Amino acid sequence: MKIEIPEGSLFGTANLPYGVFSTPGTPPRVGVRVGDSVLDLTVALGDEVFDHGSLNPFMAQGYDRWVEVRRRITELVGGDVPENAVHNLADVTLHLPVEVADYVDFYASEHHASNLGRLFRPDAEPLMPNWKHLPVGYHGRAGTVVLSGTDIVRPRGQRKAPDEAAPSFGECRRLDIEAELGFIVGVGSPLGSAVSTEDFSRCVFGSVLVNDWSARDIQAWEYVPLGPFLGKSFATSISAWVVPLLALEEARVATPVQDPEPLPYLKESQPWGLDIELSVAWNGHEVTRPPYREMYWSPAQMLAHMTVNGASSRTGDLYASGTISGPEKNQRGAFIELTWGGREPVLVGGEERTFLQDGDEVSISATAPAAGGARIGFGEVKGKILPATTPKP
Ligand SMILES: O=C(O)/C=C/C(=O)CC(=O)CC(=O)O
Ligand SMILES: [Ca+2]
Ligand SMILES: [Mg+2]
Repeated sequence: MKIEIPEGSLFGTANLPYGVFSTPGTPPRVGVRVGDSVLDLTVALGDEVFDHGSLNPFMAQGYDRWVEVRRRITELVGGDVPENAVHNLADVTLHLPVEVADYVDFYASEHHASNLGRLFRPDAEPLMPNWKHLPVGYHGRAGTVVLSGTDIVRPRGQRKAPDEAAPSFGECRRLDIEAELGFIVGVGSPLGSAVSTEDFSRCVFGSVLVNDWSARDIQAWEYVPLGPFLGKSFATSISAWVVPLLALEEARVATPVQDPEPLPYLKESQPWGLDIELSVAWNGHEVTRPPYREMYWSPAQMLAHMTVNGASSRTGDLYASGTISGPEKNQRGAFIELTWGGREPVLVGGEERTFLQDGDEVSISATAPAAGGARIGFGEVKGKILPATTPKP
């Protein structure tokens, strides 16, 4: 059979993102999204590397295999595909696409870092002195990375507002999002070695959307001096479809000018970012459009920095860019910035909102330019806030 691709689909042959799906009675396995269909790669290519509940075994096969498999899928989709290899997207269940090894979150947007500096540290310079010399980041909690659509239970914790005399325990009162792009390592690097910026394309397999849910009140009290901890570790959502880096070549753009010049290990002949347009919908209403092209540090620089000390990397490592914010107000990728610490509410379908309420749903989507003037999509990363659960006595 021929797979129909609807006119203007963001999932045409320029995209071909990978995911993990199951159908009733069959275990999760690797597929590729084509239009509104899912191509079962175990059946279509007759290769058991795809008969797994994660992309990890395939990603570990390396760059040459990624190129070859993409070429074979492109050929197949252009012609006849065995009927038993094709499923309607509506009939499948999607699963977390990768077994997440380690999770790192960077802080690569100058606009976001400056805004958060102003909000969290009003008496200091917005950017810390190290910020333009290295991509600042922290190690997160890989085990709480969840698939888009997973409900998010409002976290509880210790918090203390600046005007409160003492900390108290209770549910988060300033629950927020962070719209980010995540990069998935396909081929890792051994302990004691470092990945150079030139090695990026052979190491990083693809990209997903990330929502780094953030409890701002817990974060503001706990983060000094070691950085984010429980304010961000309760859940991090990622999109179901991994867009291969090979599909993003048309989206490459130069990063903003980097001044001062980075140290040699962070140099690239031309540091490049991606011209990806994100959109954040709050209860179905678009509230902001963060532009990835504004990110100061490049994905290759982030990976080089993450491994420069000799730390190993592994198949399935996820590193996120950090919140994507542009210079304009309607380009801010977190609600703490969009509402300026809750002081300037935004209208969400006629209602004034600052931070997330129980029952709210947030969906982040994105598109990028592709060959021949087409656009490709990342699908979405969404989640709904459930009320905090009562802790056991
Ligand atoms: O400036 C701070 O103290 C905190 C910043 C963040 O919460 C941002 C973070 O998680 C990294 C990012 O997403 O850019
Ligand atoms: Ca973040
Ligand atoms: Mg998180």
